[in-house]
Amino acid sequence: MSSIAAYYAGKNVLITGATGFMGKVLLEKLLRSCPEVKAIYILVRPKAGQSTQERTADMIKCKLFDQVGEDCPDFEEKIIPVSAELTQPHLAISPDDAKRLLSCINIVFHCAATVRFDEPLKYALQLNVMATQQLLVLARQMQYLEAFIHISTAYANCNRRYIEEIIYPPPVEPKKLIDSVEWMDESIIQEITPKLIGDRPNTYTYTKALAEYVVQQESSNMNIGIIRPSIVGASWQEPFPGWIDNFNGPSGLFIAAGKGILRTMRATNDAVADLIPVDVVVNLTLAAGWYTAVHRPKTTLVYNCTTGGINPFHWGEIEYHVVSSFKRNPLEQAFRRPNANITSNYLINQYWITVSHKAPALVYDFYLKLTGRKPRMMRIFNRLHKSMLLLEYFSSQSWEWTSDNVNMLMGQLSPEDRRVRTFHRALLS
Ligand SMILES: CCCCCCCCCCCCCCCC(=O)SCCNC(=O)CCNC(=O)[C@H](O)C(C)(C)COP(=O)(O)OP(=O)(O)OC[C@H]1O[C@@H](n2cnc3c(N)ncnc32)[C@H](O)[C@@H]1OP(=O)(O)O
Ligand SMILES: NC(=O)C1=CN([C@@H]2O[C@H](COP(=O)(O)OP(=O)(O)OC[C@H]3O[C@@H](n4cnc5c(N)ncnc54)[C@H](OP(=O)(O)O)[C@@H]3O)[C@@H](O)[C@H]2O)C=CC1
Repeated sequence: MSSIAAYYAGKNVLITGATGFMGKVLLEKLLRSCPEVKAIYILVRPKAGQSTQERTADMIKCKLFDQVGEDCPDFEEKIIPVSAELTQPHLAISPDDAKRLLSCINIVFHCAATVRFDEPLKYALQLNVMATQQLLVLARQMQYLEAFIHISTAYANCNRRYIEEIIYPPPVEPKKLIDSVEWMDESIIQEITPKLIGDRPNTYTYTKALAEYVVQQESSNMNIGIIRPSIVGASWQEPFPGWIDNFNGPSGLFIAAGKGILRTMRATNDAVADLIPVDVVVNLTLAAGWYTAVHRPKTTLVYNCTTGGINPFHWGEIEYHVVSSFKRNPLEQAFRRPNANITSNYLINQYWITVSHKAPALVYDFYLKLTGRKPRMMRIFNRLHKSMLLLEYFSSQSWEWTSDNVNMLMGQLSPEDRRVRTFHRALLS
């Protein structure tokens, strides 16, 4: 058994955000690669009329869990859903559940967050900062806690071009901001948000930066690790290639391009597209949990989980691969044949948006109306243009991240662990 799997044997793990894109992959990899893990507690909120238990039962039926179902048929018994709502006081965890968590949890992986770029600041603060504070309060009381791993983002400090594996001073003292928004009504907060976030593009990166600072300041004597993934894409190898379950980041735009909807996008051809497969991020996250608990670094280690400095890929190449992939494997019910082009020129982009997005949409909606059907293309394009505007910031420039801690962590792995938990070889090949 690899030393990392040996470490997780007999341990009780807590994961927040386990129903999310990364959380699911983390849960699955932990169950499959560390079969001796004792239990994995997952904080799941009731949602859309489904209870915590029902959501969990549904979740583990998805294809992602097929392999672990074959390898460890009793894996479901290790998953213990705990009802929680992270924006509520005490995370809306019942006293009994809290008592149970305090008495047994050894490692915490905090993945839960709102990743929306257009999230109102108050909600983003509640979920990305205040919920993290609440979780730290809980973690500090855990009698057998050995490591607390916080998932941040490589773009938390995207207002800097060169980003080191350190926690930068926050744009504002979190407590002051939280106290202020407490009494302000939404309209005032909305008005001052652009001034508050300053040279960051959205409330997401702003609150993730605040959360890192909170983790550092409120971790008291806990062993903490912070993971900063860049743009997390579909799985590279595990449990099978190509798994993804959302339209976030570039994924939705790739689909829109494959459907022949997206024909133009503002991006810089030679800007680095820092994409990283979700299984590579999860491998690094589990390794960091092991290292933090076993080696107990004196300071909080930050891991820039990025690829641009190791095996750079560019948006111009993305355009080529996305279009050629969908030409080889066409999507069903495509609006047109895929033919997306990226340009850094605003006017050229605006021209193509008019000619190859809006005009066809108007014509097609007119045809739908004539044939007694509900027009829908303009609405789809409006949603697409909103996504594109929010994502352009990330595709029109490059960043440089240091990776000394990631390299150090890789160096600490046994040969067996390097085989099982690829998070470097993949990037070097
Ligand atoms: C050649 C190509 C070049 C590409 C070049 C790309 C450059 C791309 C750089 C990215 C760089 C990220 C860098 C930070 C990476 C992190 O650190 S965080 C993780 C990433 N986070 C994100 O990507 C969040 C971005 N997304 C958002 O903020 C919101 O989705 C948006 C963009 C504001 C859109 O919000 P919205 O209009 O309210 O739409 P939303 O509620 O998201 O979805 C509504 C429905 O439309 C669907 N939908 C949403 N988006 C899409 C879509 N794009 N397509 C289809 N359906 C969609 C949803 O599934 C949903 O369906 P239902 O659930 O209603 O059935
Ligand atoms: N995807 C990416 O490209 C990147 C992601 N990250 C970070 O990784 C982490 C996970 O991201 P990702 O998996 O993409 O995000 P998802 O949006 O897929 O998942 C978010 C998770 O948080 C949970 N959550 C949201 N709100 C609440 C709430 N109020 N109470 C309880 N749980 C809640 C969601 O639960 P529910 O199912 O109930 O909604 C879900 O499990 C985040 O911290 C993000 O910042 C960092 C860099 C890149």
